Amino acid sequence: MTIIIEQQLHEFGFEAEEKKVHVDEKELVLDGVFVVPQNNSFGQTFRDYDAEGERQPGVENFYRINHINQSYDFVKKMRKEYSKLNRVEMSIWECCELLNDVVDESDPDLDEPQIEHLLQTAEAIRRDYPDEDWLHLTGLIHDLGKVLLLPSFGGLPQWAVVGDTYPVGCAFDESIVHHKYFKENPDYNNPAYNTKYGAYSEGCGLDNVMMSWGHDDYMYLVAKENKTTLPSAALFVIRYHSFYSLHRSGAYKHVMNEEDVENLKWLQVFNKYDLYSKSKVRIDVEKVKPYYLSLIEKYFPAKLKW
Ligand SMILES: O[C@H]1[C@H](O)[C@@H](O)[C@H](O)[C@@H](O)[C@H]1O
Ligand SMILES: [Fe+2]
Ligand SMILES: [Fe+2]
Repeated sequence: MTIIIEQQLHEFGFEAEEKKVHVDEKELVLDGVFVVPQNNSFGQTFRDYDAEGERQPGVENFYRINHINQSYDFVKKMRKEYSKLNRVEMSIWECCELLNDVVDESDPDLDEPQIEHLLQTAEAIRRDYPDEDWLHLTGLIHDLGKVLLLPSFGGLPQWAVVGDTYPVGCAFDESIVHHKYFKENPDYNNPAYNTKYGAYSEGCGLDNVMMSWGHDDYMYLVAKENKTTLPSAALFVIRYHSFYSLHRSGAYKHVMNEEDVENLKWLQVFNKYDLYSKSKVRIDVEKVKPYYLSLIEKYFPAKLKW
């Protein structure tokens, strides 16, 4: 069993580092070609926000500060500011390289530099969906918005960049990670924003709903404003990939429209790779780089405004 997995990983550019990809058959759920592991690299189940371990206190503290500060007014201000795209000019690949210096404090499953995660996601999708090149590129770029943490992009704090996202302007759903900390959010007691619909209406479409500010909405803005030719499903995946209360728990369906329902199917496919490809297995960057450069050229201008 282990041998087959190592061969597959190798064929697709994964460098099977010593015994790090050595997985016990009993720990595996086989799902299509992609092997969905049951445990993260810390030996815990994925997205277990209460499991005791070295990352738990930091992650919980991250969500406390995030939930207190992500208010309707804050998000409005950030969207306006970052829609200007007046900070940096660079290519998609240059941006990928910047993620070498970024570690995500909200993530209980990963403490590697983010570039590893981008390539692991993209390559895992490529193996199972060889013909959907747009989805490979979506995997590569979905977390690029994390550059907001870097000084030239405003050096935002972690709580304004990473972590799960959720709508602001209506009641915070109970399925959101560490929901209890919303009690200190200024919108929590505001009757304009604390009901089921709040500022929105039934079936108004997610495009009309403001999401907590972070790397997802920022990268969506960057891709759209720089006139990517990626399909609308790709933009949807980028924009809502951290919206776990929707794509995992099924909350907020009442504000979705028909197009959202269609696009959600691709987001659910994508999420499997985004979440479960997180591991200590390294990708050989130089080996896969020409392929991704060709996709970038197909779907993006050479330089983008950020
Ligand atoms: O990239 C982020 C990050 O890894 C977070 O920990 C997770 O909560 C988000 O949903 C995800 O998009
Ligand atoms: Fe993300
Ligand atoms: Fe990701």
